Amino acid sequence: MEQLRLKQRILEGKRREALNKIFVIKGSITVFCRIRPFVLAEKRRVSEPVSVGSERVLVKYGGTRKDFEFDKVFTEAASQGYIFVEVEPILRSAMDGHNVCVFAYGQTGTGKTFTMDGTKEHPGIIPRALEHLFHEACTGNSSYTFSMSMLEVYMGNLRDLLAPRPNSRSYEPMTKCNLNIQTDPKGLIEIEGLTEVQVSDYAIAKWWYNKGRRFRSTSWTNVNEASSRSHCLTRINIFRHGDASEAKSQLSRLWMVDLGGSERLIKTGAKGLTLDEGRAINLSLSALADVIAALKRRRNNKLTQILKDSLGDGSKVLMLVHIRPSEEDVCETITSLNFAKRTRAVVSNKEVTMELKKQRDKNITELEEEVKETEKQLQNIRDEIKNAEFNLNKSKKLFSTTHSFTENDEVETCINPKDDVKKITETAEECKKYMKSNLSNSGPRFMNPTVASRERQNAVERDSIGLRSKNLRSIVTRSSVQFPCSQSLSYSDIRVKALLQSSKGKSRHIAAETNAVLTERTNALESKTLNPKSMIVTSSDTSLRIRLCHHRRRMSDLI
Ligand SMILES: Nc1ncnc2c1ncn2[C@@H]1O[C@H](COP(=O)(O)OP(=O)(O)OP(=O)(O)O)[C@@H](O)[C@H]1O
Repeated sequence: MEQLRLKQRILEGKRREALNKIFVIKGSITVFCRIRPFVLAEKRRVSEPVSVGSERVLVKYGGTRKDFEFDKVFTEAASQGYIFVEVEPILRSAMDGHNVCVFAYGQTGTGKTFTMDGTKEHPGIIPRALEHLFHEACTGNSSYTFSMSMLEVYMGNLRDLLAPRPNSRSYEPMTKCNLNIQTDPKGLIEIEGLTEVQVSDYAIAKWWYNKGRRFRSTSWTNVNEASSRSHCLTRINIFRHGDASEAKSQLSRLWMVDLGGSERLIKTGAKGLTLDEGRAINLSLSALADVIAALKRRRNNKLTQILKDSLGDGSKVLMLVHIRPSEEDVCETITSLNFAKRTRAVVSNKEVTMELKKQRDKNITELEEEVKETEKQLQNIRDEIKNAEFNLNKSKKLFSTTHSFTENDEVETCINPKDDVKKITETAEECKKYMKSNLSNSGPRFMNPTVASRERQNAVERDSIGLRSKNLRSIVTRSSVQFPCSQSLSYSDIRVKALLQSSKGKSRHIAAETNAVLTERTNALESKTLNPKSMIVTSSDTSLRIRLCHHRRRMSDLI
């Protein structure tokens, strides 16, 4: 097992390294583009301005053609599952200790919430990622713990979406608004007072996630029935506790962000508060654009402040830009694609010569092959470990079955506690009878006392034996359990009798009190000669202790 685990560690290191190299070559920002399909209610135009390839989007606009290149383009037919497969490597990177930010960007109504959150039938990236994290946490050598927070940036303020509410009704005001953002000595961003819940499994994480998203601000607009009026941020803190060789645990952060839609305010028909919300979203989105374009230079904006540690050096960013391929949205489409292109080009230096690009692609393909191959080997090792664990458990079970069989065997011979009490009483009676008959008829006839001698004898005995009569009675009627080390428990002891007879509802006390009486009487009874015919449950072997233990347990089971 140790050898297998060592092999697994080495392979995990190799896979981590290869994956990281891919991100270095690709650049710290990966940009995917998703095209939203037409839904039934929408009129489909005959001529569509957008055509797509696997990595390209071409937009025809006013007699011109604009070409955009991305790391991947998902057509209208792409399923949620298919998209998630492409997101998985960056999640792996978060598990490996990198800060990661996945965010959905685009015009309002283009499907950002659908991609990040999804529906019950078509879950999006966030619920799938939660499931994936817990699944991955079980497969490797390291152990993981997770905590979760959710907040929204609404009209320039932060709202804690997981904060406890005065009551569960959704229209109750939030208890925690406008939280402060601080930077800790290690450069990590801390949001003062933000609720952070420990999530030990997927079901709990999903429960909290559903709770948080219910409280997100949405309104109806001309473009989207349930338009998100804020940026919604889900943060998973990943604590990786390595094996013995890695002394301290490592914290990495995974942010999954559903940004509010950039919008042309006239088109959305927004008024009053909804209009203000739209303005606030546009403002923070343009700040985000600035931040991503020049990672070091930031406007003092809540959204960019929060994401600071996950957009900087060493962190990985995945941006999913969303577009709708209709004629009427062509201006917004070009704006969004321009933003995505600028981001990709500036941050990852992706505008390179054809030759360099070819070399880069070749390297990436080789590394991806290496990751795949290592994954395969890792899977084999995992299977081997599983097999070994299975065999080990089988042996353990076999051992414990054999062991418990012996015990059970003994338990079977053990008397039912109720029978015990009955037998004890019966035995005491028998003993009395036996002693009576034997004591009175133990000598030859001529030695039997006469009436006068009996009276004399009685008078003497009344004085001398009077004081010991209790003891004598107890000896006469005694039936006892003898224990190893000469311990014996007299059932005729009135305390034990009382305990046994009032056993209903008090069995635990019986066990304890019987023990106390037992200890107390041990020395006293040790030296006394016991009648050989008295009922003695004797055992010189150590298993009696087990039996008694069972006996007590079973007494309590009866109640
Ligand atoms: N790929 C898709 N397949 C099917 N339906 C989709 C898809 N993308 C989006 N939709 C549907 O389009 C509508 C708008 O999508 P969604 O609310 O996700 O947009 P959004 O970009 O989040 O908008 P906003 O910025 O206003 O919140 C929803 O009814 C959603 O179910």
